[in-house]
Amino acid sequence: MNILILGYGKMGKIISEIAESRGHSIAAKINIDNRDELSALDPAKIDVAIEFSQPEAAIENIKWAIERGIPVVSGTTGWLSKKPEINRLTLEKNGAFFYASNFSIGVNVFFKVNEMLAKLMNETSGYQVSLEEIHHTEKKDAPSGTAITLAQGIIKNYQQLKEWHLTGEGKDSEHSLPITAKRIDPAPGTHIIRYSSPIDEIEITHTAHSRQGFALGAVLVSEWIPGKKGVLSMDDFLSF
Ligand SMILES: NC(=O)C1=CN([C@@H]2O[C@H](COP(=O)(O)OP(=O)(O)OC[C@H]3O[C@@H](n4cnc5c(N)ncnc54)[C@H](OP(=O)(O)O)[C@@H]3O)[C@@H](O)[C@H]2O)C=CC1
Ligand SMILES: O=C(O)C1=N[C@H](C(=O)O)C[C@H](O)C1
Repeated sequence: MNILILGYGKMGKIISEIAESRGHSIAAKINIDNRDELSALDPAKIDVAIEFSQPEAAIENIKWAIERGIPVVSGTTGWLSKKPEINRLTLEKNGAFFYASNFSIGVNVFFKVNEMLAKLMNETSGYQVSLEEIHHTEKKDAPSGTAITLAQGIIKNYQQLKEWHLTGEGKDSEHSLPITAKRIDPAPGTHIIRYSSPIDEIEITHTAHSRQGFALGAVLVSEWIPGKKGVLSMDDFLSF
């Protein structure tokens, strides 16, 4: 496959290495300072664009590719309030757009475990639930996209909770799930869900040891997407 890399930072670099090691070629590696290279590309020769940039850049990058008929696999977090616009454009252009807040297969197993635990805890009482995420200090958004997905999984299954809030933002209420975001180098991404009572504590944790799992997941999805249409997610890709 011929892959366009939109956002050649920490993730873009590892994704390119993995893609090349699996026999793919890279059409271009685009960052903010070489975006003019896009105009020299022939969209018909690009099989997929992999987009890991930053919250303010994602929407422009994704639109550029969808408007040219290129399937997009995006992992950029922190821009999701604008995703409905991209969903509409994808359907209007009969294109393919795949988004995941986390491409690691392990995290996607963890998402399912989180939902199962929330369902079980919904049947009991006396526990306070909280979420903590730890990432490196270069991360631009808080809470992480993964923490938001986890929070949505809890809220959907745990009746007492109706929304989430970042701790320190003054929204404490028994109906709001507190998320603490810590920035500590070099953490690639740790997510902890805690149910605490005066008697005991139940805690589940996913710790990424590197960015390999995120990057490999994005390449695997990119190998799967050619020929697919519509707005896609990990639920379409995974068999569990
Ligand atoms: N879904 C998932 O599994 C994962 C998602 N992420 C998310 O992916 C995103 C990128 O993460 P990471 O690689 O660590 O971040 P980096 O900051 O290392 O890389 C982002 C890159 O995007 C470039 N960029 C900025 N503006 C544009 C633009 N307009 N067009 C193209 N490129 C641009 C930056 O260039 P410059 O440096 O020149 O500004 C930089 O090289 C983040 O939102 C992060 O949260 C990260 C890991 C896993
Ligand atoms: O910025 C990061 O590094 C990461 N971002 C994603 C997120 O916001 O959830 C995924 C992973 O946790 C690493």
